[in-house]
Amino acid sequence: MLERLKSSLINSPVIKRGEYNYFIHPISDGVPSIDPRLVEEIADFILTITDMEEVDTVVTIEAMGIPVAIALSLKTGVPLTIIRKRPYYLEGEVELSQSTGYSKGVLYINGLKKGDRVIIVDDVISTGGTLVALIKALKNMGVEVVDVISVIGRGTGYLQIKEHGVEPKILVTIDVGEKGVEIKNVFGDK
Ligand SMILES: O=P(O)(O)OC[C@H]1O[C@H](OP(=O)(O)OP(=O)(O)O)[C@H](O)[C@@H]1O
Ligand SMILES: Nc1nc2[nH]cnc2c(=O)[nH]1
Repeated sequence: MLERLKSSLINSPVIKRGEYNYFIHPISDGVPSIDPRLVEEIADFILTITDMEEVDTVVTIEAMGIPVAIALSLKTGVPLTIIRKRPYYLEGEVELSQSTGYSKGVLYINGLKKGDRVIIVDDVISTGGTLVALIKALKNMGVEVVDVISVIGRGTGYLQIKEHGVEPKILVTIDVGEKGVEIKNVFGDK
């Protein structure tokens, strides 16, 4: 299960971003290049763990949630909304602050309204800062978050998300040290 994802993670280089050990992987960085069979493996797996008939929109965050979210949208016909890092000044645009282990910024939600049922798909949960801020903003808007799915999880940030009433589904959980990436858990194992 998820063999391409696991083997590609084990082979990920790790660099320093300040004090943060940052792994580099096709799904979370788009480099060196994205094998479509890897994206398909991930999308097919996600479709076995969530019910897309329940949702109106797939929500993802610029930039690296987009490849997997597009694959899910193509496979199901469910439209996609991308949370952007720049404003569009459209009516109803909602702004939120994002904070990760190595960056801070502002995100902008467009195209969602009260009563919408969504799944959130992202490439990585690390500190959980991004997803917690997004889930809070969506709840304030009256948008129902049916599922939160992250391809990769590292650290304990996912616990913060649980505190907001949503149990994130993380496909592969990893540890990242200076020397490399180690697989800790695969969704559904144990
Ligand atoms: O759990 P957190 O600590 O919040 O980190 C996770 C976030 O970090 C990455 O986004 P990033 O802002 O680096 O943008 P990118 O997708 O453009 O690489 C990733 O796509 C998540 O959205
Ligand atoms: N590529 C990549 N994306 C991240 N998002 C949060 N942490 C990381 C990381 O270590 N690597």
